[in-house]
Amino acid sequence: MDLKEPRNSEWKRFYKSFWFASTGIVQTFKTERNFQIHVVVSILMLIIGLLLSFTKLEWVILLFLIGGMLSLELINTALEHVVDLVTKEKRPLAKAAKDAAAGAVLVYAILSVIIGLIIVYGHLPI
Ligand SMILES: Nc1ncnc2c1ncn2[C@@H]1O[C@H](COP(=O)(O)OP(=O)(O)OP(=O)(O)O)[C@@H](O)[C@H]1O
Repeated sequence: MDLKEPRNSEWKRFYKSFWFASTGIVQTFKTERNFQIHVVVSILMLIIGLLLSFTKLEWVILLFLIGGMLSLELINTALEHVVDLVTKEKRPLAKAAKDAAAGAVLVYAILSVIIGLIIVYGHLPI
């Protein structure tokens, strides 16, 4: 019994962390338009992957791109919240922080589109 208790609480902690993380994803999906767009584009790419019968490697690359994109958007949202928490006033540093985070998302998005196009192009009958 004594031995079981800590293991149970470990599972409880793990479950709680999982729940909080899921809540963060759902909340971001509900409130952030960019995140919604990324989710829709990701689903479309998964459908295209099925229709064009992507290879194993292409699936791995696609899943990396989708995971990276959504994770980056979540981090960007977290940073926006923190900046808004720190100040409601217009501050150059707040702008610099938000714009740099948005820039990170933009870089990843542009490269993802290019890689996605390269993969899809390889499946077109031309
Ligand atoms: N506290 C602030 N001080 C100075 N500039 C800010 C501040 N908050 C936001 N900005 C700037 O105003 C512009 C719009 O910011 P906003 O917070 O509305 O984000 P956004 O780009 O509309 O993204 P989202 O719609 O995802 O929230 C950005 O250039 C941002 O850097």
